[in-house]
Amino acid sequence: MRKIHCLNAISKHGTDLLTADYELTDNVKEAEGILVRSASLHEMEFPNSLLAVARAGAGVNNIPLDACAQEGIVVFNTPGANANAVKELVIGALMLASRDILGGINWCIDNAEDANIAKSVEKAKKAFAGCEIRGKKLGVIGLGAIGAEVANACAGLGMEVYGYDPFISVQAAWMLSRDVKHTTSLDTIFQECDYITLHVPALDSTKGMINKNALEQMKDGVVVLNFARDLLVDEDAMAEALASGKVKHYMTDFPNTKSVHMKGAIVTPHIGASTAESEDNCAKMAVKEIMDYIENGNIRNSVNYPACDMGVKKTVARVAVLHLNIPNMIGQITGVLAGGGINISDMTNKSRDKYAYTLMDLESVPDDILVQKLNAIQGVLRVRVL
Ligand SMILES: NC(=O)c1ccc[n+]([C@@H]2O[C@H](COP(=O)([O-])OP(=O)(O)OC[C@H]3O[C@@H](n4cnc5c(N)ncnc54)[C@H](O)[C@@H]3O)[C@@H](O)[C@H]2O)c1
Ligand SMILES: O=C(O)CC[C@@H](O)C(=O)O
Repeated sequence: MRKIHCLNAISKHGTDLLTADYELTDNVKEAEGILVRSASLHEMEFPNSLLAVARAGAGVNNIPLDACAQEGIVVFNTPGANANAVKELVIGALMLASRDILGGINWCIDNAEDANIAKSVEKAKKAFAGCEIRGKKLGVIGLGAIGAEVANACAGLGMEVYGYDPFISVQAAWMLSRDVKHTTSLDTIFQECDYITLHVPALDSTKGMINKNALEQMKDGVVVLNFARDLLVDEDAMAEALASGKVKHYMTDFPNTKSVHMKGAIVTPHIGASTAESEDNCAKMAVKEIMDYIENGNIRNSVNYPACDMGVKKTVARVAVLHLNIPNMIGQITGVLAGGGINISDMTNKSRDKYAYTLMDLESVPDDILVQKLNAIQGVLRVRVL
């Protein structure tokens, strides 16, 4: 029986897809697969049994990707599966930042016992007047699954949308509305936009991208929306910019000891992906990815190994070798199998940065000695016979 450990609550719509060969276990030490949302794996000691981690979500900064790759553990995420949920919350945040909806609601609560509320509201309401987003300039930083949806939706709401993403994928570029203006300059976004929304991953290259210098370039009264990760914003600089009125509102989905005390910050409790639909989508995609990898060795949507798909295993044996991307690996791997008199009927080799993957369909099953020889090749990180 194959064991899967859930580090967070994972939607039953996903775990129900696990076939009779699988069971959920509370004991991570015996797990072949881990399903996780935002729990951190940075301090975890990985058991030898662990083949794959699937993040039911987009951001993978809670997982040590390189350490996993070194141990032959493939990490997956679920691109796009929660994009609509985040887009809808960003639109809600644009409204909250532009109209004093929260102040107005609180006024109604505070005045609930006023018998004349129906009259007094007409005087009081001017305190909660706001502005419209139509015609305002929105800068979208990062045009992946979420950024592209936000950009398109806001263009549809009549905003003048500028998009910045030097690494945009062809697929994401196809998704973009022709109304979204492409800019290659982050400074243009900072200097021109009334609203700026972040949709990039937390990487060394993106951490602190909204810093003092960026904030100083922005228009007075700008609104910054952060539904990506708190690390993208220098929050000391943001607190100062809010206090001075440079930034009107900082809309963030990441409560921390700084953001929750900032005057003018409107903080939500990391609920960007918290809809039933998104949780189901992410869980279903994560479970399918992990099962396809465990059973067939196929890698789809990995963030630390290359994509590789040889379909459903049909031969008597399929061997999967995770290894370093260095010279002469294919020669050595196929040499070991040839030395054992085994014919390879089909094979694929793919690489991604430091790591590579060789998947082979064989006409006979390699014995333990051959598997040991494969494992002994310098640069081989894990061998599996499926
Ligand atoms: N609040 C939430 O609950 C929630 C939910 C989902 C995702 N997220 C966060 O949002 C991020 C984006 O999610 P996604 O699904 O759109 O991911 P994605 O991978 O589809 O898109 C990310 C985009 O950022 C771009 N990018 C990378 N570095 C950049 C840079 N320096 N400048 C501009 N663009 C850059 C990439 O080219 C890519 O197009 C995730 O990494 C995650 O941290 C948060
Ligand atoms: O799992 C969640 O609730 C958060 C997911 C989100 O942060 C992501 O990066 O996909």
